[in-house]
Amino acid sequence: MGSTNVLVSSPGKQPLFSFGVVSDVQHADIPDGHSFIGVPRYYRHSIRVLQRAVQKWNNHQNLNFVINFGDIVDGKCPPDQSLDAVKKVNNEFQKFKGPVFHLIGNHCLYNLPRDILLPLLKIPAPNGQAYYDISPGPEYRIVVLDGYDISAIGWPQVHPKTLQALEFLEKKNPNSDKNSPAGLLGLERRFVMFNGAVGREQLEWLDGILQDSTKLKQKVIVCCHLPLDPCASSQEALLWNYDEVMNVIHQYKCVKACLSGHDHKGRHCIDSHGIHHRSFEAALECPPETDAFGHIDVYDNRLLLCGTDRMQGTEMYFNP
Ligand SMILES: Nc1ccn([C@@H]2O[C@H](COP(=O)(O)O)[C@@H](O)[C@H]2O)c(=O)n1
Ligand SMILES: O=P(O)(O)OC[C@H](O)CO
Repeated sequence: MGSTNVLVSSPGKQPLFSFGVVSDVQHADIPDGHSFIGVPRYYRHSIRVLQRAVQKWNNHQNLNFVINFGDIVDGKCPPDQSLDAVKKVNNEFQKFKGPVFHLIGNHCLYNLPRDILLPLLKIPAPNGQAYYDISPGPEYRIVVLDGYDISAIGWPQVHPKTLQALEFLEKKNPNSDKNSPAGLLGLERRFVMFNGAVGREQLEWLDGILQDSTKLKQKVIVCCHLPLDPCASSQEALLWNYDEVMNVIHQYKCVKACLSGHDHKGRHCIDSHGIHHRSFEAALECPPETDAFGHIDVYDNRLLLCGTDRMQGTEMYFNP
């Protein structure tokens, strides 16, 4: 426990800024279990992973902020405990001595509707939408996408976005259980209810941000709970319209990396436009006394993910 996986150090060179990362804590006060495909899940222990993460981030002393990649509480949390569970996990995040930025995931939305969840996590959310950008300095911008913008979970049952998502799923997934990808082939397996899409308005907002960043010569890191490229994700975990989002991103040269959660396994790849995709290892899948969290040192020509224990270190070089 606690070993740091750093690949290459740059003696003497200070990062422009650094931030902590953790994903898929999916805490619940319930016995250990497993995913649908049998991967063990440690619901009680996962909050210990977060506690050790916060301790290590605080000891580091040079982390500017933390990004939580979503799913703080598991969908199996008993409904009458949801609010307290979210507050309990959020309380652990608040022990970090700096700002914490949250992304929402499907499991957050199984527990609480957006109108309760977003204010609790202090997500800047006009009209309940959870996309925003962070400016950590003049050279970089971090874009947080809301992958459940169009989704059958989290919005009120009769909300136009719920209806749009249900209609979409009805067309794309013939199974009566819309969480099941059974019979869907290849990348079509992403058309399940535990995923979602980035809506039209958000796509236009993203395009505007990337235009602006290009003008300002800023490099951009895109964060989304759902992975944006099949090379860093199982086919079942991808954003429904990852291709539309990447089409927008690929029109610009400013995006250097896309970071995500949801897939749980931990993967890294570089796409055809030289953009790094890194999906993070889940805290939930850490057997007792093991960890999965890290921090990213940001330089003008690379991101260096220093992972702890099960989170692999990753060096992401790019053309500045
Ligand atoms: N290959 C799969 C994966 C999932 N499902 C359905 O989704 C639900 C949630 O899955 P978890 O892995 O998060 O437990 C699960 O209960 C299934 O309904 C599936 O059908 N096939
Ligand atoms: O975190 P879950 O339970 O939504 O699982 C997501 C899986 O990685 C999708 O295959």
